[in-house]
Amino acid sequence: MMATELFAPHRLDVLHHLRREKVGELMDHVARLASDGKPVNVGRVAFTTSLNLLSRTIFSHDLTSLDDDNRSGEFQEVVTGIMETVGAPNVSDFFPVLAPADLQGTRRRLERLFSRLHVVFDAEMDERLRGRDAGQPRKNDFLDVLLDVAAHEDGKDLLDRQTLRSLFRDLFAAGSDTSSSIVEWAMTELLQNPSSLAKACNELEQVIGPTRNIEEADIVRLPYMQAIIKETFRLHPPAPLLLPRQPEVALKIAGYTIPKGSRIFVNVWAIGRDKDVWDEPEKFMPERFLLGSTIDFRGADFALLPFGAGHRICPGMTLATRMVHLILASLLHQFKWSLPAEMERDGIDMEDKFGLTLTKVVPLCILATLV
Ligand code: HEM
Repeated sequence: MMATELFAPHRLDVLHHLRREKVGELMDHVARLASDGKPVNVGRVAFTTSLNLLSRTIFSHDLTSLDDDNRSGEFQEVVTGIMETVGAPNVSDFFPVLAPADLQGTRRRLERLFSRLHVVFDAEMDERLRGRDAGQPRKNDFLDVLLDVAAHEDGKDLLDRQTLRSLFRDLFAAGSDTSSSIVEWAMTELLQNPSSLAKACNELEQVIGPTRNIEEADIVRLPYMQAIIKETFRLHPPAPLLLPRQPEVALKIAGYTIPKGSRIFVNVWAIGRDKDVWDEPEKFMPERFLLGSTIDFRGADFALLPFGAGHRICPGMTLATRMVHLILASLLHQFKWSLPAEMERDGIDMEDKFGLTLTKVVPLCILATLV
């Protein structure tokens, strides 16, 4: 259902006006901050834009607004809290017998975080069901599709309230924090690497020009921008260990025996920094993806796997890549960016925080000026 109703290319094409609208709102918001001389929290505004884009597709309206920093901050806190808690090493994974004791309080913390999101999702579902009873017109969004299935006799058990809550939770958690983190890291690397920033801006000037806004269809004509995103995925993969795997039977792969039930993590963060795979791996160098390189991040090249690969590759990959290219390219096309004085003096903090997703410890707050 996710593949046909939410992420299929024809469905994404139909909804491209939503993404254009959300990115337009983001540009207006940044323009207001720029004229007030206030810094832009790049990760926060990209998070709010990604979150609202998802909520428009699923519930037909925004869950928060760029101007309501408190509510956006609360959502971001819950989502990053979930990712950190799920991704933290847990003693129960190594000694399953201890799991019921929940020694680190992981289960209790997750339950608290989940329940904050469930309140929001329950309100959406209840309001829609009340609207249906009152004969209101359909919205034909993802929620309508799911409620249709749930209303059928054979769908009742398949999509009960708890399953719907988990589905929405997975979509919002998997889709918002990951996309905003890549925009924030790309901007961070560009401000650290002025020659790459200049090349990106030149490309935008030549391909798009000064008078019109960027459209998704332009992305194929922006090879340097695409190389920047790939290079950011290599150095800062939003899901550094992908999702854990657990084989149901013992396996032998490349001479290694993997016992049944063992937890397997694929460390794409380490693959991205492996000097046997990459020249000067610590260096931000988008050029490595130009000049005849065919390396892509869609799962065929094991050197670059930010979305996983194969059967369980991220179902939101196409949406995510359209979104992050459009957001980053628009931010660079419409504004000039600079560091606040103290960051100029002390340098940008590059520390990252390891959870299920990799986030920046100190948010990137920088100054925009209209081009
Ligand atoms: C830059 C952005 C994103 C990155 C790097 C990313 C990465 C990943 C990765 C690595 C996985 C696990 C794949 C595996 O099992 O090996 C995953 C799963 C998933 N992603 Fe994404 N993702 C991104 C954006 C999105 C978006 C926008 C959505 C849509 C809302 C989404 C929805 C999902 C879902 C639902 C799963 C779970 C699939 C399953 O259970 O098999 N992701 N993602």
